[in-house]
Order: sequence, then C-alpha cells, then structure tokens
Amino acid sequence: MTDTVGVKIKRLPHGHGLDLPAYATDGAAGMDVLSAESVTLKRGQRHAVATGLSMAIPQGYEIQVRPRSGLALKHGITVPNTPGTIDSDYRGELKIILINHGDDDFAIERGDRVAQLVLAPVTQAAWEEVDDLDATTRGEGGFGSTGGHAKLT
Ligand SMILES: O=c1ccn([C@H]2C[C@H](O)[C@@H](COP(=O)(O)OP(=O)(O)OP(=O)(O)O)O2)c(=O)[nH]1
Ligand SMILES: [Mg+2]
Repeated sequence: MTDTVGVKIKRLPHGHGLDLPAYATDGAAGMDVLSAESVTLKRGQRHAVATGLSMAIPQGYEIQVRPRSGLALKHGITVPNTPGTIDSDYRGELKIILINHGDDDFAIERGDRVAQLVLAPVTQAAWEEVDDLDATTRGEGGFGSTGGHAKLT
C-alpha cells in the first residue's frame, strides 16, 4: 500500500467541471493533470498551460511536474523545466509549461491529460561553510569524466 499525504486543492473558476489530477492505476507514481484550456502548440512553441487549480502542499513536500512519455515519444511534447517545482508555499495557479519539439503543430483540448504530478518529500539544506572539502576518487571530475557513452569496460 502506497503512503498518502493530504493536499488541499482549490478549483479556480476555469477549473470547474474538470476532474482533479488522478492516478491512472493503483501503482502510478504520477497523477495525470488536465489542461483547463484549448490551445495549439506550434512546432518549437512553448506555452504555460492553465490547469485551473491552486493548492496548499504541506510543508516538507513539493510537487514535481513531469512529462507524459506518450506525448514525448509520439508528439515531441515535453516539459522544458522538468521536473517543474511546485513549492509548498505557492498559492497561485498551477501552470504546466509545455514545449513542442515535434514535427507538427499539436492541438491541446480542454480536459486533455498533458503532464503528470508527483508529490515528493523535500529536505532543505542547512549550509555548513568550510575552507576545504574531503578528497574523493571523483574529485573535480564531471561532465563525462568517467568516459563517453560507451559502456564501462
Ligand atoms: O512548472 C511549473 C513551475 C513553477 N510553477 C509555479 C509554482 C512554483 O512554486 C513557482 C516558482 O517556481 P520556480 O521556483 O521554478 O520559478 P522561479 O523562476 O524560480 O520563480 P520564483 O522567483 O517565483 O521562485 O511557480 C508552476 O506553476 N509550474
Ligand atoms: Mg524559484
């Protein structure tokens, strides 16, 4: 059984009549979220899609906005800021930023499932500033320092 956490959610005027974000299956990690507007994304175009929802995520949690793989694979529709971060103290309208990397214009109808939302725990960092850090094998290596895309031998 997956843990659940209560999240207060409010339908804005243009959100009335739409289903709330929902898990498509019992084991789903993400809730599919619906567009509250009809809009066509031209090739290469970005748009902040209205959801007609605002929420009060409990402190200590965030909601991540992630793409739906079917839209990404079939239509090149993705979330350019994935994972989008919905802060627990945000009370504005949830917007889903989508970009059309596909070959064709993409029509979104009100009620379409355009992205998915994952509720996740948040740990905040409390910096401890130091003059030096411990040495590690990786050290300052990054950005491909372990080798290109070929498998590790
Ligand atoms: O996909 C997204 C990302 C963010 N937001 C809202 C909720 C979030 O709490 C707020 C701020 O997001 P973020 O921190 O990513 O934006 P920013 O550019 O850092 O703006 P700010 O200075 O307001 O934090 O915007 C959305 O509705 N959808
Ligand atoms: Mg921010």
